Order: sequence, then structure tokens, then C-alpha cells
Amino acid sequence: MATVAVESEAPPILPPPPASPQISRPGPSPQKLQGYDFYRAVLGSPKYVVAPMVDQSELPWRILARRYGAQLVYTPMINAKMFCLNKGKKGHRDKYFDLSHGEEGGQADRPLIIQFCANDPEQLLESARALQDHCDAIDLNLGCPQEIARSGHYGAFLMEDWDLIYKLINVLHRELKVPVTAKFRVFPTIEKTVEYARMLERAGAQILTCHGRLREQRGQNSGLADWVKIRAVKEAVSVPVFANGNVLYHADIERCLAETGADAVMSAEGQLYNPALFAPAGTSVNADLEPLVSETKRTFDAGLHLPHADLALEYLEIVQGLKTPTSLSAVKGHLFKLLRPALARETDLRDELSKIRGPRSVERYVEVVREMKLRMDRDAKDAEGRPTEELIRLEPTTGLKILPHWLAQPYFRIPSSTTKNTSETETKRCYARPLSKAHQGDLQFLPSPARPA
Ligand SMILES: Cc1cc2nc3c(=O)[nH]c(=O)nc-3n(C[C@H](O)[C@H](O)[C@H](O)COP(=O)(O)O)c2cc1C
Repeated sequence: MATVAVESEAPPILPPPPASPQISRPGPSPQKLQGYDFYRAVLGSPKYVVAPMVDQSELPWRILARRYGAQLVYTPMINAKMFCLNKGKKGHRDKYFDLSHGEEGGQADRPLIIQFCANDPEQLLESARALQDHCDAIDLNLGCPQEIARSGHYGAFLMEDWDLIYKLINVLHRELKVPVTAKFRVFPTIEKTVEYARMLERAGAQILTCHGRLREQRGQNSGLADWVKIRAVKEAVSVPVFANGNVLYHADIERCLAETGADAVMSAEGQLYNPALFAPAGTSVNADLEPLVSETKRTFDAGLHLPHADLALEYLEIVQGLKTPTSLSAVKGHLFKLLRPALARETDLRDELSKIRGPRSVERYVEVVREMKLRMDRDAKDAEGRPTEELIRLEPTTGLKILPHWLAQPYFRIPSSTTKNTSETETKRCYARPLSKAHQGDLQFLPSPARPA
């Protein structure tokens, strides 16, 4: 373990909180596995993890993600306060986690970590208890930097209140049947970040996910995730650490694991734009899909970049095959991200997708995506025989690859503050940040070749 000096302004190391009259504290169940025992025996030592994503890591996406190499998936964040407020209202909690249909958290949806945000230990415990039998662990969100988290006082806006964070984690550690984990952002200094991570471990967190960005790094100011800080956290704690941030392409995964020493890589946006992010090139993950388009056999990159329209149809088929309803905003968000490489060309289909509302929406999405598939298959066929290098464009500033427009691929752009005075490597990494608003369907488009008339 590395020894790191403690910053003077770091909050003091806290003793376990005194027992409250409402919550008994018998200590963690002796059967409950902890740390690496839990990571190995229960989770199966995952290296490829899909992040918690509001309205985007919903059940059908989790099923798709697992087909393409994800080894552990998190649910979207559930607000413990709202979950408690809906107690006793039949069916109301299903929009957070659908127990009525019994598919979420079932065998096809494991290993699974359910994430909550909270600022009240009792609300958190009550919510977590209600769902603990349907997951492998409960995660606490300490990283959300959005304004709604500031007003609701949760996520990254708890970062100054270590006493409260300790209580939130510790109550789950002592009371739940399953382990508690935590996902957090870094502080400006390594020392404070490390001290913070140690406090989370002491409170009882059995896995720490370190998102290497500061609370202020969001939207336009996302910039780089700091892998050096993740490495320092990994060296300072004895529980497994997941690294989060700066993973766009498959090749970034090994680089991230090597540079941070983390046990696993967690991806959010990279995986949304390419759900096969975790699968290496040439992997035969879906036998039905591969013969459909000859371009899937061509290797453009170390990773698997399948035709996005096929992936979108596969996702929609999962949505249609489930009894558990999927929110239309989630479906729309996925389609706009998946199909993005072609939407600037196929503007009529983009407009169609934007207009779809109301009943039969999913069927109408399927019709539009089928038309997209016809066009993409035709373009892929036209490109047959052309050398691979001819089909890849290099983004001029970063050198990052832009693959043919019919393939799923990451989305990136240059944050304005990083265009000057950065090393080439840094600039490349700065691109590793797709549009923050993209999941709402509010897409901006990089210039891409127009469809020839
Ligand atoms: C659409 C979307 C929804 C997100 N929702 C959550 C969430 O519910 N809980 C959470 O801890 N982080 C959430 N995040 C943050 C991601 O989990 C992740 O920490 C962040 O995007 C950095 O990872 P990336 O560089 O792989 O995108 C969300 C991110 C996106 C893009």
C-alpha cells in the first residue's frame, strides 16, 4: 500500500457513528462475503462493467450489454427518498425497479448492482432492504454533479459531509444481507481523494468505483478523467476498485487497467454508443448477426464495431419481448446514440425518429430502424473490396478514428478549454467525452459526409 500525506483540510477520520434509536446495529451478517471474496465468488471477478445510467442502464439495455461482453451491470440511480414516498402505492415503485413482472434482478439480469442516491440513512436502508433480494450489492451514488443533485443534496454534493456519507454506507454495511459499494468522484488533490476513499472503505464499502473527474467537470467542462488519482486510490485501499472515465475504444480498456491498476473498467457513454465496447474484434458474440453484413468481418479496430442498425433492432426486439415496460425516453435515447454515425446523413430518418410519440411507438421505431438498416447494408455493400484504410477517417486534431458511418462507434468532440497548451496524448484523451446531452436525444452533429444525391 502506498503511503500518502494527509491534507490538513481533510475532514477528520470518523469513528463509527453511535447507534440510533431507530436502527439496530447487530453488525454485518457473518455469511456476507466482503471485498475480494465477494468480488470473486459472487460477482465472478468482472473486468467489464456497465455504469449506472439514469434512463439508460434499464433492463433491456442490460440484457443487450451482457450479450456483448459486459460482466457486471448497474441499474440506473434510484432516489431513495422518492422510493420511500411511493411505498404502499401499488405499482408506483415499478418505474424505479419493476418487481411486478419479476424480470428485473432475475437470473438473466445478474450479476447486478442496484444504485441509490440518498441523504437519509433510514430512507436508504428501507429502500435498499426492499430490493436487496433482487441484486448482488447496493451502490451509493456519491458522484452525480447535476443541479438536481445539488438541490436534492445527494450525489457529489455530499462530498463535504463525510459524517453523513459514513452513516449512509455503514448502515447498509451493518444491516443488509448483501454488500454495499460506493461510486464517487475525485477531489482536486490526490491526498484528499485517497483519504476520502479510505473513509468509504472504513464505512463498509466493499467495492469502490472511482470516477476520475472532479465534481466541477461536467457538461462542457468534462475534460479528462485523472487516472493517476484512480491509481492512488487503488494502492491505498484493500477492497476492489473500478476505474471510470476516458474509455472510448476497446483498446482503452487494457490501457486503463494497466495505468490505474484497477480491478475493472466501468463505462457509461462509450458503452452506450458501442454496446459491444467490451468485446474484442473478431469475437463471435452473436451468431445470428454476423452473416447479415459482410462488413462485420472486417477489422477496423481492436474492438468490435457492429452495424448500428442491427444492434438497434436487436435492442428493440429485447424491449418488445419483455413484460417489463421500458420508458420511451430510454428507447429514444438509445436509438439516437446508437444510430448517431448515420443520422447526419439520413436526416429524414432522424426527423422521423424525433417525431415518434404515443401508442405503437416501439413498432414505429422498428420501422424506421429497418429502413436505416436497408440503407446501411447498401452502403456497406458498396464499400466491399475497398481497403480498410480508405474507409477510416482520422479526426484531424486528435487522430482518433472515425469509422464508416454504418458501424457503432464512440462519439467525441473537443472541449473548448483543452484545445490549447495540452500535450498530444492529453488532447486525445480530452476527446474521450461524448456529448453530455446526447442521451436526451438533443444531438449535435460533427460534420460528416452528406449522402450523395
Ligand atoms: C446517460 C447517463 C446517465 C447517467 N446516470 C448515472 C447514474 O444514474 N448514476 C451514476 O452514478 N452515474 C451516472 N452517470 C455517470 C456515469 O455513470 C459515469 O460515471 C460517467 O458518465 C463517466 O463515465 P464515462 O466516461 O464512461 O461516460 C450517467 C452518465 C450518463 C451518460
